[in-house]
Amino acid sequence: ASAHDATPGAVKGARVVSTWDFGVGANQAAWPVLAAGGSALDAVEAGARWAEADLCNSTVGRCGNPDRDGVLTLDASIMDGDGRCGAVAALEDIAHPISVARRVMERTPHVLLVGAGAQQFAIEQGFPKQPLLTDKARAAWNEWRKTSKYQPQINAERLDNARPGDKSNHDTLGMLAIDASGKLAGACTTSGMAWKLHGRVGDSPIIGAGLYVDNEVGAATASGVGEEMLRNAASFLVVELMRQGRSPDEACREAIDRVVRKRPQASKTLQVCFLAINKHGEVGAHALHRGFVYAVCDAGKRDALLDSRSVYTTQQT
Ligand SMILES: NC(=O)C[C@H](N)C(=O)O
Repeated sequence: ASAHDATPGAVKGARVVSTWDFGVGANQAAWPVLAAGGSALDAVEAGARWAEADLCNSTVGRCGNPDRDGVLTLDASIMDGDGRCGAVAALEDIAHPISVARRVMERTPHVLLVGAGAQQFAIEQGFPKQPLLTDKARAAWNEWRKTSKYQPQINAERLDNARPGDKSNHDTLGMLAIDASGKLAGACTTSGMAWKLHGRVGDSPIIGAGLYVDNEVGAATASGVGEEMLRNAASFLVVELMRQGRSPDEACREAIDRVVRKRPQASKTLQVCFLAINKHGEVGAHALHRGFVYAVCDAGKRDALLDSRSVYTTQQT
């Protein structure tokens, strides 16, 4: 059977979407959960774990690039459409921050744990502590130290000629799912901006910035320079725009416009990307600059990779 064969009616309406090209693999890890009639929450955790274990990308999980001081710190959040959420930020030496975030949600009265406290909690919960920095990431850091210039690229790696499917196209994994019962959930996981200041936290573990989910409306997630998402409570903004009647595509576009209006100059050189799904399963995506691709997986098509619309092209910068 091909990957595009229709699957039984039980999973009709279920869909999972993810940021970037590695979203295809993450979706494929999440899909069996949805196909078996499982929850959107279990699906996004499974997908995020796949990305965190993937040794091919330098912006999520164990293969991530470190901060300015050579320390790999991981950020992640998870949320379901009932408003339950959990997150960890600046977590060191724990391979699956998304699962720690879920434990924060399910086993503590809190939403966000950071740094040493997050690690202590993870260890208490049975997550192994292990050095994660790869030789490749250490070599990249040593290379960076020759100039020590902090200058985030539009996308994580060179994208001038990127096309959907190009392996160079890597950033935060943001994942949104709707299950067969119509419930939504989302997950977001990253090693953050490479060479960031030690202690810097991006948007990904901040509920409302990198991720927001509401069963009444829809869900949104973000990738790109996290400071812009934090400034604009951006994923919350996308969901609120959908609440006011915008389609996912329109909501993402309008949130990008908001980012540009706030910082027109900076917007020329920073990438900001949004991906959204509404409660009917309709999907939209928009980015400031070209190169943002997203993956869609449902009963009809398992490995779609689509190019988002962008507001600026890289040539206009
Ligand atoms: N490049 C990324 O998508 C990283 C993430 N949004 C952050 O700012 O930490």
